[in-house]
Amino acid sequence: MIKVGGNAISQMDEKFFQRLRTLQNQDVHIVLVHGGGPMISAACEAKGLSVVKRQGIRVTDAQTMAITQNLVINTIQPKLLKLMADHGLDAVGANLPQAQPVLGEFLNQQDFGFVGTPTEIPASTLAAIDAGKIVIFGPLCQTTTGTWLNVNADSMAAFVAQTLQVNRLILVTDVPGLMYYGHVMPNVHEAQIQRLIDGDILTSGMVPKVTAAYKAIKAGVQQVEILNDISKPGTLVLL
Ligand SMILES: Nc1ncnc2c1ncn2[C@@H]1O[C@H](COP(=O)(O)OP(=O)(O)O)[C@@H](O)[C@H]1O
Ligand SMILES: CC(=O)N[C@@H](CCC(=O)OP(=O)(O)O)C(=O)O
Repeated sequence: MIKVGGNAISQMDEKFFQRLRTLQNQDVHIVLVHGGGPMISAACEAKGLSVVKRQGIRVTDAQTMAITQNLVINTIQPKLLKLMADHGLDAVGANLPQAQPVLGEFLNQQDFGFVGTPTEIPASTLAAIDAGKIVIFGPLCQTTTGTWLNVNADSMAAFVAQTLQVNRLILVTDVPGLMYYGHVMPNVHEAQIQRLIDGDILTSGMVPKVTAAYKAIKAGVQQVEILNDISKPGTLVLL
C-alpha cells in the first residue's frame, strides 16, 4: 500500500508508474491513498479562509469541508485516475460519486470540526481490490447519516493498511525520510519519538505521519517506510 502526500503527487514520474506496473504484473495487490493538504490550504486561502492545524490535523469548518470534498472528488482523484490510465494501470477511485463511501465518525467535533476517523470500507471497494484493481482512496469519509468528513491522509492510510492487513505500507512524502540534523534516519524506533518531538526535530505534518505509521505496525502491518522515491530506501519505522 502506497500513500502519496499532496506535495508528492506532482513528483509521481514514469519510474514510479513503471514500478507499479511491475508490481501489478506480478499480481501484487496495490492500494493507493492520496493526500492533498497543500492544495486544500491554497484553495482555502484563495477564498479568504484561515488555515488552522492542530497536531498536523486541519481544523475543518463547513466551508473548508466543502472545498476539501470538491477538490478530492472533482480534481485530485480524477487527475490520479487519468495518470494511472495514461500509464497503463487499471485503477478505480474509492471516493467518486458512483462509489459507496468509506464510512467514518467525527474525531472530536468540538476541537476539529468536520474531521473524521474512518471505520469501514464498503464491500464493493473491497471487491475491486480483490479483483486486482488499484483502488485509490482520498482523505474523506462519510457518517452513516451522510455527512462528509475530512480525514488526515496518513490516518486514512493507517486505517486502510490495518483493515486490509497489507504487508507493506509506504508513506511517500516530499522529504527523503525522517530527517535528523540534515541526515535521513535509516530507521526510527518508537522509544525515540517523544524525544524527537520534545527537541523540535519531529514537527508539523511528520507527527501524524509517524503516529499513523505506529498505528499500522501495531495493527499487524509488517513493514512501514517513509520516503520520497519508492526505488530508494528512506526511513524504516520500527517498534
Ligand atoms: N524530522 C523531520 N523530518 C522530515 N520532515 C519533517 C520533520 N519534521 C517535520 N517535517 C515536515 O514534515 C513534512 C512532511 O509532512 P506533510 O507536509 O504532512 O507531508 P505529506 O503532505 O506528504 O503528508 C516535511 O515536508 C517537513 O516539512
Ligand atoms: C483532517 C486533515 O488534516 N485532513 C487533511 C487531508 C489531506 C492530507 O492529509 O494531505 P497530505 O497527505 O498532503 O498532508 C487536510 O485537510 O490537509
